[in-house]
Amino acid sequence: MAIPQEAEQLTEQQLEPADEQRNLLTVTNVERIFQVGGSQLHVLKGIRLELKERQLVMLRGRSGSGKTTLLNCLGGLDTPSKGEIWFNGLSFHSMSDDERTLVRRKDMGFIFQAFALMPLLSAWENVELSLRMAGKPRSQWKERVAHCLELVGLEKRMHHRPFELSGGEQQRVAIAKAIAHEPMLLLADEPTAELDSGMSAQIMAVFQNIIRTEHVTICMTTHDPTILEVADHVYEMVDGKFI
Ligand SMILES: Nc1ncnc2c1ncn2[C@@H]1O[C@H](COP(=O)(O)OP(=O)(O)OP(=O)(O)O)[C@@H](O)[C@H]1O
Repeated sequence: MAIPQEAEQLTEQQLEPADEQRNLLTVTNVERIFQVGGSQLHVLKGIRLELKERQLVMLRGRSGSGKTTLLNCLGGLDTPSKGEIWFNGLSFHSMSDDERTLVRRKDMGFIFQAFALMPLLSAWENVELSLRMAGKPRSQWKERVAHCLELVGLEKRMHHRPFELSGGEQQRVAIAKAIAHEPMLLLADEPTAELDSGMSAQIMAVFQNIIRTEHVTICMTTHDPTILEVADHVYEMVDGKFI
């Protein structure tokens, strides 16, 4: 697997300091209230967050603190009850469902805990399916699929099906699938939850690699304290707020 050299990272950071990176996503005063039976459950309580281009940002917090609810709002899978979400200069919070779906399909990629791969398709076919769904021209598929599988270090396992791959390898296929259509933002819900520490470290190295080479921004939730050090920023969530 291609793991970025520290020296190369340094050069890149020196050329483009973090404070010159554009804001890709800005969240202000977001609240999410669910109606449960006759009462209201206040899950997000005034969230403010910024994601700059090419950052790796982590949301950390106990189970039930609201991380997945926030990630769903960032990705337009859910809508805030109050507050604003600006994505790439667009007021994501005030779009119609159809408009949000279009933005999501084109500019966002998702990775979930359970790898969400099609079990009967090979790694290659799983990634190709993502390009087909995104409406990318067929003429681009071959090159892009090979490129994405190489990026995640799976060039030797392209024709294996999920059950023939380890958990870490399956998660790398899921990453290749999520970035195939060249999204600006990758949202990942506990992407290392099912993996041991060695495999988790490999996934974080893949994330750093794709930020550098594909210029994607990654926002992920985690419980795992051992991977926090690779984040550009960590938001700590307690009971629906950042502390
Ligand atoms: N659609 C919903 N309707 C009602 N309550 C919900 C809904 N979605 C989430 N909740 C509640 O919101 C709270 C926060 O859930 P959420 O899944 O965001 O937490 P989390 O921090 O991601 O937890 P975990 O780490 O266990 O995934 C929980 O109490 C949950 O039951």
